[in-house]
Amino acid sequence: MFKLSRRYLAWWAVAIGTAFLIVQVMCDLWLPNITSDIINNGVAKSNIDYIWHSGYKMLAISFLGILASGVNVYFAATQSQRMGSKIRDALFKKVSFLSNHEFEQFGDASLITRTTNDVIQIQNVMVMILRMMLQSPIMLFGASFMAYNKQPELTAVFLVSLPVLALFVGIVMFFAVPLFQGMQKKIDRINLVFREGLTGVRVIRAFNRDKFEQDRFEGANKDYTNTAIKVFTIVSFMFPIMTLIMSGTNIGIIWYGARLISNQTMQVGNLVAFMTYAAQILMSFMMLSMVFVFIPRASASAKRINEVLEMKNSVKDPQTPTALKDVSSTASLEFDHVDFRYKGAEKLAISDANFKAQAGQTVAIIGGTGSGKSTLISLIPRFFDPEKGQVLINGTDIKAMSQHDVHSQVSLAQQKSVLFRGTVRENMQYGNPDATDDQIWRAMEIAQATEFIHKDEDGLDAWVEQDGDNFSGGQKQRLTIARTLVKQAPVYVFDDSFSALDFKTDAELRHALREDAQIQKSVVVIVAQRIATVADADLILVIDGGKIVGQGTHQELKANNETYREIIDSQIKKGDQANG
Ligand SMILES: Nc1ncnc2c1ncn2[C@@H]1O[C@H](COP(=O)(O)OP(=O)(O)OP(=O)(O)O)[C@@H](O)[C@H]1O
Repeated sequence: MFKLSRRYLAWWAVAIGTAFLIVQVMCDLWLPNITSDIINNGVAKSNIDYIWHSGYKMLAISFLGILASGVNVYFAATQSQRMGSKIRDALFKKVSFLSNHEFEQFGDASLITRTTNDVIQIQNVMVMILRMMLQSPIMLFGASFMAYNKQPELTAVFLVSLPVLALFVGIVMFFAVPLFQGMQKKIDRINLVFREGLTGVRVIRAFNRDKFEQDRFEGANKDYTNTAIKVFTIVSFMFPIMTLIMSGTNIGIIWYGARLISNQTMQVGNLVAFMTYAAQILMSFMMLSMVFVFIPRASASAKRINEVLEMKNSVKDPQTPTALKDVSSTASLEFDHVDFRYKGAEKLAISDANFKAQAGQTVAIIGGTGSGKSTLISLIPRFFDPEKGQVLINGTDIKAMSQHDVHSQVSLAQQKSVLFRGTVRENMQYGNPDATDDQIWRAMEIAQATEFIHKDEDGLDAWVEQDGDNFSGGQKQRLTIARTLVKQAPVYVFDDSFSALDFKTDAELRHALREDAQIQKSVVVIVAQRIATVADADLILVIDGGKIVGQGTHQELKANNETYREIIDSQIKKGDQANG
């Protein structure tokens, strides 16, 4: 937590807050002294003027104390909130740049908990630290000093009450701290089950697994709740036992103090002041212990946040990135003997991928499910780095470019359509904020999306719900394709993006892609399962078990490549069965 405070806490503000805190504690320590003075010199001697005079003094000191406390609370609260906000920003920024390898290591549910609940734990404890943890030691030593000054003999009472209190706090910490630390993991679990339940809601219903999922959530929820109840039950014992210890201490002070008063070695006012100092000592001790009970939970949260912030990204920008070339007519994409392996996997997911394509060419990738098509194309925007070999865009190794530049050179439509909440226009301008309505309509025309958007009277202002839930699967795919085309780039990649389109629309879309003057200046990569989708490509890569087992045109592969022929045969058979 120290690391996070060093990075995200404004120390000047903490210093100002602490200065006011010291003023507040001084006032708190001064007040019992005046009380004893009023009793000893005003009440005992019936000196009304003295009582009034001291009363005004008390009022002024109380007012100063309240003011100082207010300023301190303000700084503690605002600084801890600002610190939380900065940590959230840093986490979001870091997560946005994590490569898929690192992202998978945490999982999205845990990343959400770390950005929300873990940060809240830090914020809460930070307020406690900035208030109680700084206040308690000053108060503890100040009150002890004042109490000793008032009546040294009476401090003997603390020799009994403080060890008892320390023992009790030790027992509470021993049981509560491990439970507190485990709570964050249990919240992760709740988030995970909840997320799966939300994203898979239709599957759950269709498979009649509602009860199963409800039980799963209830299990995770109960597990967390039970731990929380256990831990707060333990902590709740602190208050009554603390009151008991405080009352015991007071009885001890009164008993011993009464004897000192009757011996005339102490004045009544000193006894009253001493009792207030005793309460301040015990309260400070208690507050300090409370902070130490809560700090381990926040430390566990800080550790989880630091794990993300300090995660080394396996995909890094070079120290001096190569500048982007002007590629208006020379766009190219090349894989030069590329090997790639997923983290921890024994087998290569891609081995020795080697091909080249120029502007105006379409490369189609075909292969069975799990053959490595998506993996191959995920190397183009540098979502992963190859283990061996190079991926070159316009003749430059993408590892030599900044990731920002690589992303500006590649426009990608992923297998799963992702749309954002907002208007159609906002979605279309996602990769090209300056795109005009004409450009957007042109891209939508190519993507065969105009028909259903025109139908909507709002046109480009039509509303898109979260995840594009108000559009059909095919409509979402067409909008995603259109968005990919609105962002003009030397390399377009379509990962199985045409699968939800019927044959006719698929053919029309590919025809429109080929005819477009702007797209002719780029390399187009299409991943597909259907022979019909790849047949007219300039270069077809047949992929099997992560290897490119054949490359050429449809006619060449049909004549020479066994795997390609098998794919054709299987699709003809399927077609026959469907027709027959
Ligand atoms: N994140 C990952 N971590 C580990 N292995 C993975 C990961 N993603 C994919 N794989 C493995 O890599 C292989 C290739 O997967 P890939 O997604 O590239 O196949 P694909 O040809 O695109 O399949 P499909 O047509 O079904 O989408 C598969 O065996 C898969 O199990």
